[in-house]
Amino acid sequence: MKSPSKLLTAQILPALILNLLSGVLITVSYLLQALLFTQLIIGLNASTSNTLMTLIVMLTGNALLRAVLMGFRAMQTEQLAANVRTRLRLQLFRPLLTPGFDIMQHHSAAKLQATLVEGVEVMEGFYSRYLPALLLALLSGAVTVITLASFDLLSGAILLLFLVTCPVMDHLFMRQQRRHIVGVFAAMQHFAEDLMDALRGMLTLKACNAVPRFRAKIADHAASLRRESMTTLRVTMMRGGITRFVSLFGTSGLLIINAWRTMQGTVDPALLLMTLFITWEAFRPILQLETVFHTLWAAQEMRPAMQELAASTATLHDPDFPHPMPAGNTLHLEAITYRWPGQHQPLFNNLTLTIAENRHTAFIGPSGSGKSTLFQLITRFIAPQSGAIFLGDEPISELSIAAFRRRISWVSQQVFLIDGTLAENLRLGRPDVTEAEIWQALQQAQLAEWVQSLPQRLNTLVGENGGLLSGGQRQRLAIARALLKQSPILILDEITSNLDVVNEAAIQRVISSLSGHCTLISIAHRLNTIAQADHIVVLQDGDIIEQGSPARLRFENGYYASLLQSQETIL
Ligand SMILES: Nc1ncnc2c1ncn2[C@@H]1O[C@H](COP(=O)(O)OP(=O)(O)OP(=O)(O)O)[C@@H](O)[C@H]1O
Repeated sequence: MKSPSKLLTAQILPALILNLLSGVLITVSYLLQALLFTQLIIGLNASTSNTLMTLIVMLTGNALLRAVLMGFRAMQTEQLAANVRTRLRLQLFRPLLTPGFDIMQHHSAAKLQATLVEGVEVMEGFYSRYLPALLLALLSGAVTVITLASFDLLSGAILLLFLVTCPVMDHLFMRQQRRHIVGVFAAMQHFAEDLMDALRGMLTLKACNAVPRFRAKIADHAASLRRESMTTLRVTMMRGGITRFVSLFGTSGLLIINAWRTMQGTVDPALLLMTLFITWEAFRPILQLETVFHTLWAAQEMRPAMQELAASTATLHDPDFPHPMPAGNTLHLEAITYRWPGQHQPLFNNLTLTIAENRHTAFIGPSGSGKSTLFQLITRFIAPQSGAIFLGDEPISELSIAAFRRRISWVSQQVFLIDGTLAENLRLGRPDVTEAEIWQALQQAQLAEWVQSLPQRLNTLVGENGGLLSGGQRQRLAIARALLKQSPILILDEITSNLDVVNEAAIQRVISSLSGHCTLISIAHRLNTIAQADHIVVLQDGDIIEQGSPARLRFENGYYASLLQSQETIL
């Protein structure tokens, strides 16, 4: 398989060649201008006015043509940049968007954001500005040296010597300085990560009185970023200075040599003029390259994170030939073994369990007993190391991941809401739902009366992640959204644990109304929400230690009975 950067280079190669070609034509136009100027100045006294006029017309035409070429190249560079951006984003987002890919297992949110936003910007600069500028500097330099050498071999050789001195001096300087400038990107990342953490957790930081400590930490990172940036700026400016010095020294050195040779009468005065006009042209692309050199450093720093992300693959894959979706909605786990990466012992060892269709199955158990892991297995975010999970009579590993997930709706304790209106949030799972269906779902979720009372009704904005709603409203909105998806299996993951008694009672009514209409699977720490469940499964350290109807378990003297008793005592 080709590496992402090779793939990208191959994809943009035609545009890159066109960009380079227009750059070389601009150089050729400058060289032609130098020749025409030389002819014009030499011929000022000797040539006829017709010849002079022809030269002036040619000079003007050449300048106009160059202006068109420059305009075209500027436009084409922008197109190349847009092309690079689009292709890079496609490469980076493709693994993220596959159903079997769990990105958060691999990347922190801040690093991911830096890679996707700054990384793409940096690579765009590298491919659309630095790479063409580097190739152009090489090609233009060669064309200019060859042109001058065709008039005078010695002048061509001296120019080549100065041109080669530029990268050699640069390399020697950077060997000394490189270690001073590697810290800027790491400093930028630390600063961004801390800032993002602080913004996300501002309320918690305030509540814990931790703002001054966090502010000091961010200030430290900001100071280190400023130090690193200043060092990088100093090195960059010194680099620029060295390149400029070599180019000026080269231009004036060659001029002095050829002026001396002209005075000695060993070369034609026209060569002196040619040297004057052409030599600077050889250094022009090198000086242009200098202005975009920082993108090379940035790209070198960013490349590992981008390659890691682009090369990430889904942890779960669709089967090559997915089986048709089965009719039934019973879930059966057969001899499941699952061990989390990095853990020595499997959490589940030979776990067998049936979740009956159109029944309410509730999971309880102490913290860390494996309830959430079990849900991740059922929803195919992770896969067991051995054993199989069946939907009806089909192993879910033989079904298309997307088709299987359409069968399931999931409401979790941490509801995710987009920063839009109530209607936009409700339509997330099925954009084509009618308004009548929305109101019906709101009715079922015990939310219709509240939405009716709002001035903007369904067009009410919910704020960033539902910040303008109460916890109970957010939770019921998520239930209404799940109901609109009309999936036959509904998973409720500790949805009442943060709610007050009134909201919990409202959600209990919602759950009761769903009973018998879908396969309902819930996790709960408080027993009120699952009192009406058809079947209760008690997990402990990954094992099922009890299961049965609530009526039976309450007399079994086990975990459920003791939990029931302790919660009744508290009430
Ligand atoms: N992503 C993960 N990587 C490694 N280990 C994990 C991961 N998620 C959970 N575990 C481990 O698996 C075990 C079961 O965790 P799980 O979250 O499934 O329990 P739980 O019963 O849902 O707990 P709680 O009621 O506190 O939410 C724990 O020991 C936990 O440390």
